[in-house]
Amino acid sequence: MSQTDLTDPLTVKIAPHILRRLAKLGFEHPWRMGLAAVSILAASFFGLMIPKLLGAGVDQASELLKAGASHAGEARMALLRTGALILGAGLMRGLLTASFGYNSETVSQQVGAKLRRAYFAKLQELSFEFHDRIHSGDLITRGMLDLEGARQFIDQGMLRVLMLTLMITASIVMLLTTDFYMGLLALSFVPYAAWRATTMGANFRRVWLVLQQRMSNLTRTMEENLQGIRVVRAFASHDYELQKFDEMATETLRAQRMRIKTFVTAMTMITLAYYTSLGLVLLIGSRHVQAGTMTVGRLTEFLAYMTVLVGPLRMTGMVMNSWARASSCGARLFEILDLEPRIKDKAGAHPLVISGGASLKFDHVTFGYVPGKPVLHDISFEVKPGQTLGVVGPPGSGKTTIANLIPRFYDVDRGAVSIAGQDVRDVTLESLRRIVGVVQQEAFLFDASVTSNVSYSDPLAEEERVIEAATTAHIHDYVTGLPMGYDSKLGERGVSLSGGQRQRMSIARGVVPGPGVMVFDDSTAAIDAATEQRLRRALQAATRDKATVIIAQRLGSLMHADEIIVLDKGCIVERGTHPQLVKTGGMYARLFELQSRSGAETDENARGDVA
Ligand SMILES: Nc1ncnc2c1ncn2[C@@H]1O[C@H](COP(=O)(O)OP(=O)(O)OP(=O)(O)O)[C@@H](O)[C@H]1O
Repeated sequence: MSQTDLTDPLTVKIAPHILRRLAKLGFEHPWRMGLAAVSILAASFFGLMIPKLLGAGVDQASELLKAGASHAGEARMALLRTGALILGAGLMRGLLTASFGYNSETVSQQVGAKLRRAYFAKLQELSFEFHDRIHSGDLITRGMLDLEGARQFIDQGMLRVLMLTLMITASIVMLLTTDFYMGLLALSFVPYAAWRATTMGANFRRVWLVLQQRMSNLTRTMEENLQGIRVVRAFASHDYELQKFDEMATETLRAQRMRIKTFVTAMTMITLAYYTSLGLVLLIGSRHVQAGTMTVGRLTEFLAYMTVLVGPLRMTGMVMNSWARASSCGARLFEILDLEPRIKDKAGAHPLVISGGASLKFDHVTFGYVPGKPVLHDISFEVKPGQTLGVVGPPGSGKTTIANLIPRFYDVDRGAVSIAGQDVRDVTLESLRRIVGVVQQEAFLFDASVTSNVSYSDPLAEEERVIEAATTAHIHDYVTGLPMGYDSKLGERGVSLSGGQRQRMSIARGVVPGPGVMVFDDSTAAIDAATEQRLRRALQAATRDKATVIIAQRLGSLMHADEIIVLDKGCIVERGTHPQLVKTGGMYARLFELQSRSGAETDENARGDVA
């Protein structure tokens, strides 16, 4: 399946192959599965012995009692013996059931762990194009709730079926062989129960699909709300958000009610049919006993077999629920697991090799996020080692898109991007991304220490390198002022950083690996002009041998560049050095004039003017 084939989960067809696939994962643990299967079969066997023992005991005791008072002691002994046997069988059944529970749950947890790892690895592998389209809330629901539903199939849906099949088949055989006509009477509810169970299963599949989708919507709404909590508070949109969440929660509750109703209705009707048959057996059986055509023991045995049937019957509902849930959850999970990332190493890809610095080249590149709608048209430029290219242009002109194509977050539609003369599509992604350092527009920090954040791309980086990177990014003094210095926690629950501090931390992370190509995507917008100037000087020294691309709105950030390209609607409309562009008197010159005249405050106006 390709990444673009991802369908609306509600239209996914449910097929037994999903259950087969889950079962196959369970069979990767043959010993535990075998132990669980043997335990449940043996437990069922002991469970089935109990009615037989009960019937025989009752008959033996009543025979002895009928024979006279002299046999009362023998009758008591017989009853005690039977009682002890029943107790033993019950004990064995309990122990074996515990062994089944332990082993089956262990296998299902092992399957769950394997699926969880595979799912997380797949999310790391899938390209940006996929993450652009699928909401992270939906992906979290699939990785947590759907995975749980699929996992539970191993113990609740698959292994229990063994017990169910044995108990039901054996009870039916026992009932029919004990007394054929009475057996038929006792089993008269079975066709009805089978029909109800089948329709319940089909309904459940639909209900679970709806339910999982609604749970996804809920997670999505909650996640979005938490991410944008500052905007929500700033606009006092609490009521609106609550109403939105309420609607989703009500829809989810409705789907839950649908599930409960389906389950309770079917189970009540099956139980009612069962008790009707039991009543009939009791009525007709007691007449047989009165007429002397059946012993009390036989009737007891008969009724006990019927009660043995109740457990598996109730379990049928659980099993149907588990099958239906695993079908819908498994479908949603495998849908992601089966996706092929669009951006991957091609067969025979070799590691990117750079010797003596890397040059970056865009050769007539055309690219669009949506097929047929290019956002970059015929872009060409070359940045040699030690050189800097500045990219400027109005919002939406395609600056970040250029940055995205260098580490191959997306593939070009036409033309080629190459580093050190090697097409980025021909080299391994790992080597490419190790050599290209990108400081992104959004300064995302992990919930970890300063050191971990700065050395993210090279966790084994020595302390000196981490400090050097932080010094280059002009954040070292701030970090040493924190109570725990480089061990201070950043991210959601850590130290709160200002926008400029976050950006400098993110720059420190970008310069630590010593890449051959550096891309700064508007990464200093939140830093004041004076700090930025000092930062630029430090960065110039740090990126001396590298091909550097600087995307910036503030022209002061890229005036020193060896070449500046001005983008408009995805096309290069001007190019040259700063003095050349100012002299040309075009879009760049107007922007420069505006920014120089109005100082820092004119940034926004300047953007508008260019636009
Ligand atoms: N992931 C995406 N999927 C679809 N279209 C996108 C995506 N990212 C950007 N675009 C579109 O591509 C065009 C170029 O966007 P890009 O982010 O490269 O502009 P930019 O010049 O960096 O803008 P800004 O200065 O606001 O950051 C825009 O029209 C934008 O709407």
